[in-house]
Amino acid sequence: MRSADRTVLVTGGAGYIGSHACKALAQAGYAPVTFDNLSYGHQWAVKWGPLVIGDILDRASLDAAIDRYRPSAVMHFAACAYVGESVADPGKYFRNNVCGSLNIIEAMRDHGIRSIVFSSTCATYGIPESLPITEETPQRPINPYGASKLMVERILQDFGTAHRINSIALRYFNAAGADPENEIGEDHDPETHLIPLALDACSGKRSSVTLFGSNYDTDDGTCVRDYIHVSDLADAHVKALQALERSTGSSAYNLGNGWGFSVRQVIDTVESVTRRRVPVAIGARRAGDPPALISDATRAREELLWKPRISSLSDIVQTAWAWHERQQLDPMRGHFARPVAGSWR
Ligand SMILES: NC(=O)c1ccc[n+]([C@@H]2O[C@H](COP(=O)([O-])OP(=O)(O)OC[C@H]3O[C@@H](n4cnc5c(N)ncnc54)[C@H](O)[C@@H]3O)[C@@H](O)[C@H]2O)c1
Ligand SMILES: O=c1ccn([C@@H]2O[C@H](COP(=O)(O)OP(=O)(O)O[C@H]3O[C@H](CO)[C@H](O)[C@H](O)[C@H]3O)[C@@H](O)[C@H]2O)c(=O)[nH]1
Repeated sequence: MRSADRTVLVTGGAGYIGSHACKALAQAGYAPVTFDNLSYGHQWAVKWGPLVIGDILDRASLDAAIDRYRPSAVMHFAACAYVGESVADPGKYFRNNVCGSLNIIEAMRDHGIRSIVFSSTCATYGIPESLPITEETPQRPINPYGASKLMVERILQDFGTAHRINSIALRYFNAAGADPENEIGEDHDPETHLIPLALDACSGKRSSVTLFGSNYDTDDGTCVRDYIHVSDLADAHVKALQALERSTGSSAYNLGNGWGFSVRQVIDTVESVTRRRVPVAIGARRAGDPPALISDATRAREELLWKPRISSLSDIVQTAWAWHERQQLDPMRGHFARPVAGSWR
């Protein structure tokens, strides 16, 4: 493959999962080009290729980036991704996640780009009738965030039929942890995810973490989720891209470890990894939260030959803790040291 064919446009590459994917792409010999409006992402997280500051809602800036870098494939992470916020402000989610994705997919059609790996989510399944969740589990989202992602999956299928755009939708369960080499990690503002909030609480950065509901129909009454390491997600993206180089069509894969942990179990794990107490407050349920989501990722293991490497929750939390500690010592992450050349913007 010529090097020009290895250029990948990574929307949302300045964000949490997208930046880890850029690292994995670079390590696999691809050339990631990040396209991000920095609404949630960070310039310091773009370390493995150029950053184009642009908005997926702005078709002209997408066209300009594609004309300039001529990517042969797209990895599409850019989205709003807060379940609770999507219930309160659905318009924001449908506009950014659906209209933004449609812009990208139409730009691909118009520029002759045939391959896309799309960030979907287990939130498309809603409240499943049985666990674990396979790709055949009916998709009935219970919040606008999950609904917006399901709509994009449908758009991808229809563009596959009409315009021969080949796609893989990766339905992640709960992304967690940080780059094991501690170069990048999770840094959301506001932070809403359980593990970084618990780490903030045990280190005194926050007074406590609120447990959203203690009366669910689960073993200890708190919500159960399947936590998957962010670098394992990144690796799955590279494998999905490679699969698109050999095959056509639209497909979808679950990405999770296949084990469920309750909110209380996550907090216990944070306490044992950090050897510090996590102050906990009991709060009301958060709108849009299903009680339990656990993956069956057999299809990704068999067809993409994907195998998670950091699969124990303690190890996942350990990498998040190392990143948390680094952030305390080095709040600017020192990564501005690498110049972003004018020609990269
Ligand atoms: N974090 C999880 O547990 C999880 C689980 C399942 C799916 N996902 C999906 O994975 C993707 C990445 O999630 P994340 O946790 O890294 O989120 P993130 O907020 O860290 O990253 C998203 C990135 O997209 C950018 N972005 C948002 N809207 C944009 C726009 N209009 N134009 C250009 N850039 C824009 C943001 O600036 C940010 O850098 C999202 O699509 C999310 O829905 C995340
Ligand atoms: O302060 C908090 C934060 C979270 N939780 C609970 O912890 C669990 C995990 O919550 P996160 O906010 O960390 O993650 P979500 O499950 O809400 O969402 C993540 O996974 C989803 C799929 O399940 C989506 O894809 C979404 O993008 C991604 O952020 C949930 O049961 C939530 O109710 C709390 O109890 N207290």
